[in-house]
Parts: sequence; structure tokens; C-alpha cells
Amino acid sequence: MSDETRGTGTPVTSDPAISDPATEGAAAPAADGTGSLATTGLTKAFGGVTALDAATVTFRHGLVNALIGPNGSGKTTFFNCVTGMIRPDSGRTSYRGADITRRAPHAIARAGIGRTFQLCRVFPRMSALDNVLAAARPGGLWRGLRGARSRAEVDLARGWLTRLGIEHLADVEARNMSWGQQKLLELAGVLMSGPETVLLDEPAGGVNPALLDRIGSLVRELNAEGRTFVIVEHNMDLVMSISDHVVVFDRGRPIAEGPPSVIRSDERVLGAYLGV
Ligand SMILES: Nc1ncnc2c1ncn2[C@@H]1O[C@H](COP(=O)(O)OP(=O)(O)OP(=O)(O)O)[C@@H](O)[C@H]1O
Repeated sequence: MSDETRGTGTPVTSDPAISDPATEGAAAPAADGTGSLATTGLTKAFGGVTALDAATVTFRHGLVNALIGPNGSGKTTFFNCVTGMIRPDSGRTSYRGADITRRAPHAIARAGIGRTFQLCRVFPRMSALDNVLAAARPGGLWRGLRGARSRAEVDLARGWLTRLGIEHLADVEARNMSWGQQKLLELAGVLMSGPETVLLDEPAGGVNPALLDRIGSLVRELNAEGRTFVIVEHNMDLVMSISDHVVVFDRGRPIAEGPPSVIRSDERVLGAYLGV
């Protein structure tokens, strides 16, 4: 069977950096727990501000995990350290049992961790389709600009746009899309490279209720197919409705964790949010 016709007839690629929205499922959860994304004593200070204070956290494979906490409690810094975008001062991060603390961002992405950003990152003057192609792997931007891309890659990129409900915008420049549509586009790019764990930084921020519903159901669908999520989010309705496990940060470290039903009424959590 050729790479072009594997599975249900949906074109796929043999490039492991590219994933097929129709047939690609993430790796099965590791029974021994080595699939977890875990930190031990992760610490990061900016001048006199301790953004992460010896944070020890485990996000289990196969779950929709949420990371919540008041403004400035260190959530984005946690994502930045875990994805190699900033170096922690001390502490460790492991993924699937391997130490990834000092790895470069592209190596961490290759290990299976993808992420979106609070201030969503797309190329404003490129079409939605080119954005997804460019996001697929290092060097993709150059290839996208030169038009040297395979039919299979284009079909895959269109497949992700369809899956995210924005295929009608394939030829529209990202700058002419709504904020919510740009967030879906950024996510399509992340998914194109086939991460088994996806970190979403405030997916609901500035998004209208209809798109919010789509993002929520998409996360649950992708999770049912095997992808793990860690979601930083302030919209508590979304967090409580889609998460299996919630970790609460305050002042750079976890103060509570558990299922949404427990977290909702945890006094430490209410105290952190209300400042009491
Ligand atoms: N590059 C930086 N330089 C200086 N201080 C920083 C930097 N990044 C984060 N901080 C500080 O570290 C602390 C944690 O910030 P961080 O953005 O990680 O929190 P957060 O929980 O993601 O907040 P929010 O919910 O508002 O996005 C804050 O006091 C913030 O001002």
C-alpha cells in the first residue's frame, strides 16, 4: 500500500512530523505512567519576582488536564519552561520518562509536545492554508512561501482546516480572520505536526460563545482519539465542563488538584482567587 492511499483512502504522508486528521491517533496511554508530563521543583525568577516556586506537578497521559490560577500565578511561565522557551533556574521536567529539562523547543516539539500561545501566533499575511503548512515543521515557512509542497501535505492541511471548521477560509489571509478563527488556525498548525500532548494557553480568551463551544467539543474529540491536553484557562465554565483533572496554581506552585467537582468547592482555591 502506498503512502498516498493508506487507511481509509485519505491521503497521508510518511513524514512522521505530519499527522493525518482522519487516521492519526496519538500514542496509547502508557500503563506505567511514563507518558506523564511531570515537573519536579521547577523554579524560575525574573529579577525579584518568583514566577515558579519549586513547582512539582504531574499531568497524566490520556486526560484533559487544566492548569488554573489567579493572574500572575505562573501558568504561562510553567508552559514556557516545559516547552523549552525559557530555562528554569532549577528543577526538572520529564516527558514519557525522559528528562527534557534542557532540550531546545524544537526537540521538545519532536518529543510529542505541541503548544498554542495566549497571544495567538499566526503569520498575518499568509493564507490560512499556508499557515498550517508553514507550522507543520521547521523549514515549513520557507517551503510554503516557495510553493514546493507535496499534494499529500496540502490535503492534510486542508483536512485539519476542515476538522476545525475553517476550511472555507483556506485562501483568506490570517489577518482578515476573526480572533477566534485565528486561534483555531493556530491549533490546526499545531495539530498538523501530530503532537500527542497539546498545551493550550487560554484557548477561550477573546473567543465568541459559538467558537468556544467548538473548541470545547474539539478538545474532547481529540482527547477521545488519544491526545492528552493541558489547558491554561480563566473561563471556569469551559474548564469545569471539559477537564478530567484540574491543577490550581497560586504564587508559582500548585495548591490543589483534583476533579472539577472537588476543585470547584475547595476553600484554598476560593481563597487564592478571592485573595483571602
Ligand atoms: N519575562 C518576564 N519578565 C519579568 N517578569 C515576568 C516575565 N514573565 C512573567 N513574569 C512575572 O512572573 C509572574 C508570573 O507570570 P505568568 O505570566 O507566568 O502568570 P500567569 O499565571 O500566566 O498569569 P495570567 O493568568 O495573567 O496570564 C508575574 O508576576 C509576571 O509579571
